Amino acid sequence: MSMSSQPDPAKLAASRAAVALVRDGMRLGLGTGSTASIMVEVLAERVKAEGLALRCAATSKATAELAGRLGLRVESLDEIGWLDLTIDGADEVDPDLNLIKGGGGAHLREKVVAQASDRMVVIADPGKVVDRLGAFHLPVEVIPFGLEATKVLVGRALERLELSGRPILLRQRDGRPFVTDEGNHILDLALEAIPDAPALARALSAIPGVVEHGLFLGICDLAIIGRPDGSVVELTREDEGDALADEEGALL
Ligand SMILES: O=C[C@H](O)[C@H](O)[C@H](O)COP(=O)(O)O
Repeated sequence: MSMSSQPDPAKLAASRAAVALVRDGMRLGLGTGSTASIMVEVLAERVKAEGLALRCAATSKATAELAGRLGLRVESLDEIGWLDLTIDGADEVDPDLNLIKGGGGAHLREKVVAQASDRMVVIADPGKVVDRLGAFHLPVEVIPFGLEATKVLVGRALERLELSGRPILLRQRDGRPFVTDEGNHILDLALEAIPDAPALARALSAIPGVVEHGLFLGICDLAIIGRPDGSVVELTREDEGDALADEEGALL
């Protein structure tokens, strides 16, 4: 494999298994992050080796740049219209394949792309698999206008859900507020655990300054968890509970 640095073997295993799902002629959504970047490299190699004709929509400027540089045909989501398959990473995956995403600040475009796909496949290493979402800070993309008021409203929403006092952190990069591809900021919610993810998702979506939160509920169809030895475990929503029980010792 001609990657610049040695890729994480678990992420590479998950990437290879996901890229094996790609068929000639597919319209693909490409995720963002370190795992998705490995997947893009694996995909580009397969496209080159097999001469596949694919149309790809990227979930971030960074992924568009990488995919284009590797020779993949990248178009806007509007040009392609609808996607057959999106492959993306995640920050947390729970037993119902609900996710936290947005550690890289790309969850808004990622959610738009995933929802515009017939199928969303998540690729991850075993460290991303959790019993319950929330240890990873939940990213919430907010518009710059009225940021302080939005923070107050987010705090009130957390209070109503008995999550009061949890830190609400404005994400920083190089000493300034982080700016997303859509020109917004990110609030990271240090929740520790999320007792009722659908209620939290509804409450956050009801705040006008919130553009999108990083909870992906009922969106992911398949999670491919790579292991450091190069093997993978595939988890689907229907059988995920059993698969986790069977594999628990080896997976976590
Ligand atoms: O905003 C970033 C995305 O949601 C990523 O897919 C997620 O943070 C996982 O990234 P990584 O594969 O680097 O852990």
